Amino acid sequence: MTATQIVDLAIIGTGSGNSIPNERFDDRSIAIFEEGVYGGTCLNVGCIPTKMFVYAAEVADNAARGDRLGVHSRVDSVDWPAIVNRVFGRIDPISAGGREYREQRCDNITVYSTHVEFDGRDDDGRYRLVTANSLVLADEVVIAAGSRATVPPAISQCGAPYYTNNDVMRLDHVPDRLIIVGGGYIAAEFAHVFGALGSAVSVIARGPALLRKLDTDISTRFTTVAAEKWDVRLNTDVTNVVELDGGGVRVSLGDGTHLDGDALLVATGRRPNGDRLNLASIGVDLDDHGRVVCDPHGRTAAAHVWALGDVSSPYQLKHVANHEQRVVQANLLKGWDADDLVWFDHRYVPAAVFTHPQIATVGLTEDEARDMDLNITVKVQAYGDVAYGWAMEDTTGFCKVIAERGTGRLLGCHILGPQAPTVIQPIIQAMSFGQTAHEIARGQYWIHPAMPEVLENALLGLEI
Ligand SMILES: Cc1cc2nc3c(=O)[nH]c(=O)nc-3n(C[C@H](O)[C@H](O)[C@H](O)COP(=O)(O)OP(=O)(O)OC[C@H]3O[C@@H](n4cnc5c(N)ncnc54)[C@H](O)[C@@H]3O)c2cc1C
Ligand SMILES: NC(=O)c1ccc[n+]([C@@H]2O[C@H](COP(=O)([O-])OP(=O)(O)OC[C@H]3O[C@@H](n4cnc5c(N)ncnc54)[C@H](O)[C@@H]3O)[C@@H](O)[C@H]2O)c1
Repeated sequence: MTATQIVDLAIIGTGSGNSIPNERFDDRSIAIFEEGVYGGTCLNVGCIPTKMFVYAAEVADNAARGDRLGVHSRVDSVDWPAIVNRVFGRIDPISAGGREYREQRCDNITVYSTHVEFDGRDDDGRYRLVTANSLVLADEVVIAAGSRATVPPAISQCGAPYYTNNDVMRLDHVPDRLIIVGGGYIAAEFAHVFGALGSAVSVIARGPALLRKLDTDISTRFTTVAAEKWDVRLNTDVTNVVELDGGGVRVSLGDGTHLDGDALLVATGRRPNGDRLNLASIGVDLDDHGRVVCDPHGRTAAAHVWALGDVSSPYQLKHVANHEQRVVQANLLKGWDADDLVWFDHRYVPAAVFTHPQIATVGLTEDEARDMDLNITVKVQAYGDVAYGWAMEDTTGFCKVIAERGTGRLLGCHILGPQAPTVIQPIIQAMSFGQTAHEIARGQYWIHPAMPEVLENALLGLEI
């Protein structure tokens, strides 16, 4: 195959990878490869649409729970097609516009809307990138190919229908009974969405709790709250799925029971896409988790091949992919061998689960801190014991702060409750800039009676 194009830079994937070319790259010829929908996971099938559904679910949930405050409201009906249209009627044009911008208005960029793989290097050392009908030669490559949903063989091999995050948000109606397999982020968020919008939700988790990667107190509390509104099956696995006559599925479980549902959502983790790039042909390895191996500057073992985001990062989070994109972008401009390359900063990576109650986390869990033999002090502060949480009659929310005794160094913070992802931000900031628990507790005002007082009180409760 003769080369259809020779470029300075090739970018595989249009999630965070699409943000690399800006005016500083105008003098470079660039090829962008995208086999799926332009804009990647977050925009099209991840963070953004899910949070738009979550917001609708919050509105419905608040309406359904007004009685305890003396507001006798209820959800009359849920117009699911209108919700879907609102979400994708806003998102799809952004995706299309992003692609159109790169295709039509960036003279130095060519978009290849197709799968691409490496095919070694040519005699001049350029990387050979092959698609079904083109060969592109590139001096430099950024692998930003993301990850994809994994489906356990016990489900995929049954031939029964199932959904993933790719298609569950485009269902044509809210299923009366939704079965979700998995006990992680995606399961927790979609259980909230569909539960609040009318489905009877069952969650099947193979472990003894939901959201087990989080601090044990958060995971335990969340599992308790979840079990009060959803049918939560723990310590069990799916052994078989059959499609029922007349629609729906029967899911058989390892504990000998079965569940019937109108739809099945699989949310059992995501696998990096590096295994579909023929990376062996350029001498780049995948680690035991299937991630592309790269150094803290984003450099892989193949000179001038960089990696970022879900394909290589231990954090499958958009704010991390975006941060890594900015680092790789800066380093591309500096040059592969520059002595002032910038670094990925993975010191304090926060995360949030937009379920109900909301959850946010940063730093070490209490178990991790104890396993490290750190001399720690821990304070758990209930939302209901500070003014705004009390006003809301919150009974489940809490904030846990972990710090080092003696120094007051902040080690971790874990919050379950209303607006947790917003409430936690001062701790992320303090940890990132090296401020101690006492400094941030007493070195600033905390607006009274606002929700962040739960943090202030937790900090003041630490026995430094
Ligand atoms: C349901 C869901 C909800 C989420 N919610 C959040 C959230 O609230 N907050 C958060 O921080 N994170 C969230 N995430 C995670 C977040 O979406 C990802 O971490 C982020 O999008 C990864 O960005 P990326 O650029 O690395 O990869 P992606 O955005 O996945 O982009 C990679 C692109 O590469 C393309 N591609 C792959 N291989 C090839 C190939 N060989 N040839 C051509 N193209 C290829 C893919 O089609 C894809 O478009 C969520 C994820 C999911 C699934
Ligand atoms: N709010 C957010 O930031 C957000 C939201 C959604 C997704 N994400 C990202 O996407 C990633 C993927 O989400 P996820 O929920 O699919 O993964 P996850 O890692 O959060 O949870 C996967 C769940 O599936 C279970 N599981 C794995 N293999 C299984 C199997 N063979 N059979 C049964 N259960 C199995 C695990 O025990 C776990 O409970 C998350 O880790 C997160 O990084 C982030």
